[in-house]
Amino acid sequence: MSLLSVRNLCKTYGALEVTKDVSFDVAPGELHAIIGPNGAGKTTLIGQLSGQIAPASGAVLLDGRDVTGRSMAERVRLGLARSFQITSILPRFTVLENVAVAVQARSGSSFRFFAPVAAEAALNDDAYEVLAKAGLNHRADVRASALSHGEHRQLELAIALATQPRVLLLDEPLAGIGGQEAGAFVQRLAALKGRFATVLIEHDMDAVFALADRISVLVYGEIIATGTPDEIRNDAKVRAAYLGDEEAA
Ligand SMILES: Nc1ncnc2c1ncn2[C@@H]1O[C@H](COP(=O)(O)OP(=O)(O)OP(=O)(O)O)[C@@H](O)[C@H]1O
Repeated sequence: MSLLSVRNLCKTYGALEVTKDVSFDVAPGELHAIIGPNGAGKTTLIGQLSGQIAPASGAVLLDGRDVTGRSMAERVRLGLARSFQITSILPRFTVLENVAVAVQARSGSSFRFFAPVAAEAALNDDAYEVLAKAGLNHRADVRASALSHGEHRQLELAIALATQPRVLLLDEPLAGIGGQEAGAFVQRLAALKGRFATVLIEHDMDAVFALADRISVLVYGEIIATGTPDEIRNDAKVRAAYLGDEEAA
């Protein structure tokens, strides 16, 4: 059974149909990429999955449960977390403190059963564990404002991981990261693959084809194909509408 089911999502802005009857499924542990030209509707689609944008019609099911009417915060609590473009990092706080805040938010009041010092130690242990997964544990005591752009992205990933997602929505994680930092980030995502399901929007096609189990291609708000990277690479419709141009470029 699929963990995330997207059913016939439609969204219009005036006369513009930004998502038209979009449906796809994501299995547990699957990394499902959504690709498409600029303005295809990818960001609007992920906004509908995260709860930031209400669809005109259609449904989002998480593990069979209809979450279409749920707020962003409720979806995060149910395990549907979005990273990037919305994360508010506290620049004067250290990297560890930023993650500890997210760990505490996830755990609700569970740490209040500890004495204050033990509670802080338990929080920090969890935060260190998350930072290690995001490859940022060596920067734990640095203020967030002192991080490089790539490290900032790693911290956003760590904050999303701290919510213990079952489905992680990644919106252009590589945007603005170059060269070596981008390569390291792709390796980090590859290492995390399988621990949760992921919906990835990304313009870097090398990263998408290296990471994705399946890819859906969105063109003018419609999914024109869904398949494995090989199927998508060899799909005549996809090449004509999109990939041919990208590769030629
Ligand atoms: N709030 C809005 N009001 C009106 N039109 C909007 C709004 N948000 C997005 N659009 C339009 O909807 C279309 C899809 O935008 P969206 O940002 O979802 O595409 P995208 O595939 O993410 O593009 P990109 O790859 O450039 O980020 C575009 O034509 C955009 O101008």
